[in-house]
Amino acid sequence: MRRPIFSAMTETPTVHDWGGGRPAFRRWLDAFYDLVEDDPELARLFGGTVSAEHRDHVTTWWCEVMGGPADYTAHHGGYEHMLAHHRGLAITPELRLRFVTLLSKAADLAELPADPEFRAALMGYAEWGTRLAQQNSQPGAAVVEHAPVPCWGWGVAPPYQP
Ligand code: HEM
Repeated sequence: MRRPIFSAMTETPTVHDWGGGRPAFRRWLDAFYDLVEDDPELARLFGGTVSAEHRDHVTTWWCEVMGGPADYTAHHGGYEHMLAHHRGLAITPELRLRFVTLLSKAADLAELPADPEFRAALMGYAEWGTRLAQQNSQPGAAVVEHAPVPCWGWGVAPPYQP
């Protein structure tokens, strides 16, 4: 039988808070980009290595999406800036799959919470976001030019409570 992590949960936490907040997301994305650097084809897209600045910006993005502070919108140019970084990259289906698989692998390496609800929420966005990134990265793609930074939640499976 699954046991509750909190016996009396008054309010559903954000995915960001449940995951451990910014330090946990940074630890995860550091583990992820280390794996990317070991994959020559993926690493090539980033110029061989993934800078600390890039890791920091992407952490800010993920934290905002998962219900943390809206700092990517406030300080990093929001959706439009993220979109601009992916345009023209021509991400192949194979590279997308490797990217999303490494995100899942890195979540284990970084010891993010392993409960199915958290991992499903995290990887649900990873699957959605990588598919959009792949589409938007194709030369001549019809992209959505303006949008808010997405806000992801628990979907149909919030943290388990008996
Ligand atoms: C959930 C999916 C994804 C998210 C949330 C995401 C997020 C981001 C963000 C926020 C940036 C801009 C960082 C900044 O502000 O400096 C960025 C850049 C970049 N992303 Fe993604 N990304 C995703 C999928 C992908 C995929 C599938 C690939 C390739 C396989 C990719 C390759 C890149 C590259 C190469 C850059 C940097 C491009 C440059 O330096 O101009 N991303 N990503």
